Amino acid sequence: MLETGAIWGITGTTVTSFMFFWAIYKQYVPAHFRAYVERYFHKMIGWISYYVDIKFTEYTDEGLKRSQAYDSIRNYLASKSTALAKRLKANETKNSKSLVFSMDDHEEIEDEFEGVKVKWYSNVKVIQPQSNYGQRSSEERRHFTLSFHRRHRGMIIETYLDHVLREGKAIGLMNRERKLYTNNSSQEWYPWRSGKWSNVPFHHPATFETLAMDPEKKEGIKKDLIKFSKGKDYYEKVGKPWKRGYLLFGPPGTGKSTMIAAIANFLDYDVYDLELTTVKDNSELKKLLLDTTSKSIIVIEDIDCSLDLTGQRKKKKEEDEEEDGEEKKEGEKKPKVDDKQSKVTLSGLLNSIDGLWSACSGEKIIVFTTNFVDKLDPALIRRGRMDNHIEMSYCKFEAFKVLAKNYLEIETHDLYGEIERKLEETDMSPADVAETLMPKSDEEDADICIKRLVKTLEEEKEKARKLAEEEEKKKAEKEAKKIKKAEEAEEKKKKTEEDEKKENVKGKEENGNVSQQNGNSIDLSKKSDS
Ligand SMILES: Nc1ncnc2c1ncn2[C@@H]1O[C@H](COP(=O)(O)OP(=O)(O)OP(=O)(O)O)[C@@H](O)[C@H]1O
Ligand SMILES: [Mg+2]
Repeated sequence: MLETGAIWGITGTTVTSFMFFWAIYKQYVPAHFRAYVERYFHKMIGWISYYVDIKFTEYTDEGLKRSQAYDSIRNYLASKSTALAKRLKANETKNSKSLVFSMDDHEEIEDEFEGVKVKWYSNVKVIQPQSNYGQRSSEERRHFTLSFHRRHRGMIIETYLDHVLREGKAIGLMNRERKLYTNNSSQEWYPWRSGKWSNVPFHHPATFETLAMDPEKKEGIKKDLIKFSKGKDYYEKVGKPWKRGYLLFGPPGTGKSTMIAAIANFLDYDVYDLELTTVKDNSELKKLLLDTTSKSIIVIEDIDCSLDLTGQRKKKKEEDEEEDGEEKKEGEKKPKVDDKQSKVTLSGLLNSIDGLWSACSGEKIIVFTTNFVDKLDPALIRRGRMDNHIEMSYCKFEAFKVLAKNYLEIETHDLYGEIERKLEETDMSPADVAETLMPKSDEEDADICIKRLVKTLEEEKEKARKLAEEEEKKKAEKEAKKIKKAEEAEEKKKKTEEDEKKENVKGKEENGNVSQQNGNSIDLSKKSDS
């Protein structure tokens, strides 16, 4: 009988020989021939093996969309890995105080369900696509493989996988940290770099309670959101993709961005802040939107400035303005578009937000914000696309009361009556009111801040009066200039007409003289004949 040492000796020699031949095989056998050999090798294994393998890839739809099944399996396996896997990957969690462990690449763990043992393998494959310029840039593609005995095929497919996906989804929701995403330019889209979106934890403190606006309007929005988030079956019944569009419009500082944060906190959704100017074309836009998850808000801020999406109407308006010689209003943001950079078109955007592509994953809210709603193409904001149009207006008394409660913790004051009147007469944004109300030092109490607001409102009113006067003056000057120009044109026209008349008369007279001379010459000839 062989001793243990001898057995190790034989095994060691065998392994060394195997590794030697494997190295020779890899080095000298051409890649296409190796692929051929490996294909038949796997086929042969399939004939003799009692085990069934199922592969779950990280991306589905030819790499376009992240697989939800893969994410659920990863969550499920992470919960098992801490106790079972030999090699773990550690990730930081929400508060980065504790770590979450998951299965490392090329690791395996065993799971047991209703007395049946299965094995999970985590795999990663590095592929090297050839770029246009001959440079190689590698990508990592991950997948899990589930391996089990073929006699349990029915149970695994019907019951076990359902259990894994359900548990994984629940773990994902429990561990979920809400994120604020921003899109990367397409050069950074490889998974080993930053992917299509970069994210940071979303911790905006705004809520509907702290949002200053008309309470009735606020209640209406909250009800609409609740109905939407619970409306899966309803949307299915009426045959509409489960998404809703919000258009937030109003002057700067009236709380449009704050409202988005409040909606995200209210529904517990992620936020995708889509910067359209960095999106190269329509197809890139589709890919970006496909890579967003459900339970999210997709935001395009200042849509009127993002791209030239305002269509023919804008061009026409600009032409009209040029004709009038009108200057652009102060504060009006110019489109920050470089035509060479982004080729996203209006129809491309419409297609992405409510074409067939938009229905690929549900429970999404799309929000556009703008300061100038009249500048937008009606096609972009029609109901069905932007279902709810919300005007964020200057601060009125009801909104002021919310701000006073938030910033000064008071619900009433002797000057409230005066403030109410003044707010009706003055256009002041909630951002300006909030800034005026905020105590600037420990010595400042509510009384000082409220009085400061009254003073600021008076100053604003005076400023607005002066501005209106100036505008009136400018308008009158412009009108006078227009009238003068019209009079000059009329005078010029008259003068031209008179000149033309004179020319005609002169011409006729000259013609008359010529014919008289001709008549004379005939007479003379007659005379000479006679
Ligand atoms: N309605 C509001 N309720 C509470 N706070 C507000 C409100 N509006 C503005 N604020 C305050 O003013 C700041 C600026 O507001 P926000 O950025 O939401 O304005 P906006 O309408 O998005 O402006 P812009 O059009 O310039 O993007 C916020 O941080 C918030 O503190
Ligand atoms: Mg904003």
